[in-house]
Amino acid sequence: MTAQILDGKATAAAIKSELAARVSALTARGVTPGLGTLLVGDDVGSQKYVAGKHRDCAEVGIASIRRELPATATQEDVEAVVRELNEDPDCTGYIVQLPLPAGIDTGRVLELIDPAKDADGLAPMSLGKLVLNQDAPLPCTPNGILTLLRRYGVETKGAHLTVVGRGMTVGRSIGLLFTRREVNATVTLCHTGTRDLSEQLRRADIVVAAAGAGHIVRPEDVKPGAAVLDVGVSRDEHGKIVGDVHPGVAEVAGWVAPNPGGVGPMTRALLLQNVVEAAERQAAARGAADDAG
Ligand SMILES: Nc1nc(=O)c2c([nH]1)NC[C@@H]1CN(c3ccc(C(=O)N[C@@H](CCC(=O)O)C(=O)O)cc3)C=[N+]21
Repeated sequence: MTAQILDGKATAAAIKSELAARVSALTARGVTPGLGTLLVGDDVGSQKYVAGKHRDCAEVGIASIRRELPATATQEDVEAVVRELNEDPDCTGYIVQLPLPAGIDTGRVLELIDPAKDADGLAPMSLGKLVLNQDAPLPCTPNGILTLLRRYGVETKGAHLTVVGRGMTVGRSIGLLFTRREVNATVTLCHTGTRDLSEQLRRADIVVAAAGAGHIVRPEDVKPGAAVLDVGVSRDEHGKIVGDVHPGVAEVAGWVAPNPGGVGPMTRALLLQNVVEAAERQAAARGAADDAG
């Protein structure tokens, strides 16, 4: 048996064309959504990710606002740009590319982001509202994973989801999303302190591998027919990029989201969705204010 591919690239393209129509509607009302990015330092990988986000923006008609600071930037320098993006009316949503250089207090930076402009869904107010089950921008990677599964009709209700990795962008929050009533999965979060990872993987109908540990999910640990999504990026001893999922898993699983071409493009598409939704809310608020005035 060979797994069916959860094609994130194709699914993201479909989402982007749906978003392009919403952007046109907004533009017709005189509101152009604008995505801001703040990139600090000269990490080549981060530069590439940010460039990809702006390419996506161009495709759907979202304006790009790019801010860059050198690796030597101080906490005050970073916070000044965040304040500027909070004030900028052309910027309807923005992200601070992570990780920030050592010495910058990431928590303090994320706290400064105007919750109405949080495109990543990673600011404290957004994550807090996710806990409270209130409406707020959702974290892009967990939401991208859920959206991908839904578009392929992979059942989440009653499914057992095992997540590997407790990082801030995926593992910490994905269980909150997947245990919402309308999703209704049962979630196990594994990490380096997990005693028997194989046991936790074998029970899973859905595996999300986001540990950044090459090939940590092996074929012998996967339930036949399970959906396995590879979110990990690490490098082997030759400097080659490897995912968290061993290629042999495709012979056992029912579904696999490859890496690249799986969750990554979905993360970017859901980021754009957050920007468009923020612009729609801002346009509605403005319309209401105009009607009142
Ligand atoms: N504030 C913040 N928000 C983020 O969302 C964020 C971040 N910081 N820091 C880094 C990680 C990483 N990340 C990726 C998103 C898409 C791909 C992606 O689209 N990858 C393509 C390949 C891209 C290529 O080949 O260049 C794929 O998987 O097919 C990868 C990585 C977002 N991150």
